[in-house]
Amino acid sequence: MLELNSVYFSYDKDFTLHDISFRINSGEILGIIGQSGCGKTTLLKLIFGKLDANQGELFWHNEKILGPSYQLIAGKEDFKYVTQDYELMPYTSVLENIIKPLSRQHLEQNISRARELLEVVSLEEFENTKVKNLSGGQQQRVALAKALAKTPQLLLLDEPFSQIDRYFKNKLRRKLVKFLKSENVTCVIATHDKDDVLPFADNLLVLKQGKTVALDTPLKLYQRNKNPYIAGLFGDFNFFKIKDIWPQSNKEERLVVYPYEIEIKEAKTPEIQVIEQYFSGQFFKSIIQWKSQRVFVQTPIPLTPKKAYKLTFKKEHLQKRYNLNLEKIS
Ligand SMILES: Nc1ncnc2c1ncn2[C@@H]1O[C@H](COP(=O)(O)OP(=O)(O)OP(=O)(O)O)[C@@H](O)[C@H]1O
Repeated sequence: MLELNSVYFSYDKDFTLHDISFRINSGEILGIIGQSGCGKTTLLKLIFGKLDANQGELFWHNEKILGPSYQLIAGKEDFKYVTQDYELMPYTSVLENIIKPLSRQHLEQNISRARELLEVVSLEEFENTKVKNLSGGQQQRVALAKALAKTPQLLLLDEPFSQIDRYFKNKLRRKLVKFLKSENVTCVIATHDKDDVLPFADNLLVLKQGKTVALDTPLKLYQRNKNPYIAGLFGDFNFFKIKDIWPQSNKEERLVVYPYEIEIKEAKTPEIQVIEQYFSGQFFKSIIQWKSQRVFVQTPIPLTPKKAYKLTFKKEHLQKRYNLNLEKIS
């Protein structure tokens, strides 16, 4: 189990991390998500023992994690930290890089382990290629495979899929998580990409300016969220007053409303005005003017200036999502 108790850290005078506490059980995946500069990498470095906490304590299976003031080599033997500079040997082959952390005995076993990992990161055909001849995304995948060669108990990943194209990204995420679960590896993933963690993390820690905004399951954070900062990490969203959605209510309280929770229907007289519209693959994304507000919506077909439209909310959906009691609203 990884446990942080009220950890504070500062590079200079101001705290970069304030009062961070959480626990992760063995084999669980924690996603750390937040805007650039919120302290994700700093938190990974503290967990790895590369930095000294100013206050608070960190434990791995009840043993204190010490920083550089107390030990020469960062981290514990069973920890692996994959940073954003992959730390590979450029002039040696992919296979040699992956087996480097393994003992020199049992060469055949090592090669078979490396091939198993090459399959996880979809680089089977590159085993004899020198690392310097790989693309940035391929090198990132080698770094992941190398970190897993000697199964770590705790794996720390910093933006692990940032260089990888969309085609491989989804496949890699799925294969990697399956592998981590099969080997019971505890994992902390720092990212600003919701798709790295929403489908896979057991819990998400949301950071803002070094402070914890939320710690919960991805489903609860997405569905029960009323915080616009969190919603912004998940994509475009709207922030309506309850009375805008249910005119019979006089509630000023605001709800996060995702574009898919709004419907645009044809009308006799126009109630909205299309300001901007983009094709985004599965649907068209638009910014519209509705009453005094700009609203993000998505539609399966483009909105045309010749037609009149109105906006309706998927009210039952919102009511259920927020556990709202309509009688109490009005
Ligand atoms: N070595 C350092 N010395 C001083 N300040 C630093 C140092 N490293 C990071 N910082 C500052 O600490 C804050 C947190 O940085 P950190 O790299 O942890 O954020 P992050 O959430 O990982 O950002 P990103 O998503 O852009 O990688 C930032 O304001 C950054 O400028």
